[in-house]
Amino acid sequence: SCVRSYPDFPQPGIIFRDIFSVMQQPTVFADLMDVLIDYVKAKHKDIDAIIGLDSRGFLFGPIICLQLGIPFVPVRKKGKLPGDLMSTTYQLEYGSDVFEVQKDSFKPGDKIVIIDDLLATGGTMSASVDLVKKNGGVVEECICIIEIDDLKGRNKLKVPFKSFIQF
Ligand SMILES: O=P(O)(O)OC[C@H]1O[C@H](OP(=O)(O)OP(=O)(O)O)[C@H](O)[C@@H]1O
Ligand SMILES: Nc1ncnc2[nH]cnc12
Repeated sequence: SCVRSYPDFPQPGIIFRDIFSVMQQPTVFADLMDVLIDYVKAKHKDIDAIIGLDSRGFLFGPIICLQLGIPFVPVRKKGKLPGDLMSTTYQLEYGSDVFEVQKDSFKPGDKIVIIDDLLATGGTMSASVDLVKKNGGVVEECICIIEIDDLKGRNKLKVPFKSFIQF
């Protein structure tokens, strides 16, 4: 009930679930972060890094990383990251884009949790899993706060997936 919904945004037929509305309710935001941190601490005692997806995965990943004392690694949309990169193209509920990660941001064999605010078609998350694997990482789990159930995005993922709110 704390997630505000916007019908027909950014195009007709999409109900946009706005995670920023949660962050504007400080006690709800604090409760959400406690839930996320407790979950990752309990389930992933020896992960090497958390990867956050551009852009709303950047809101939550770093806070969890600080609590666990592990690195935060960004996966970014094309043209934003410097250095040697791996890249992949992905489909969205409303378009397509290219994601990139810095090759030296984690080591081959590193255990990774990927976080984003929301899973819709699963295109973004499954492309990120492929990108991490292509760069030698081992994806332990993908985590989203919100899951749009009827799009069945989780079926695209070949790794464990956890969501906390379903629409
Ligand atoms: O499961 P999918 O159908 O791939 O959609 C989910 C993705 O869409 C949204 O990001 P968006 O691409 O709108 O980018 P933003 O976070 O930069 O706004 C959301 O934050 C997820 O990353
Ligand atoms: N329905 C939705 N609400 C918010 N972000 C999204 N990204 C893809 N689909 C979305």
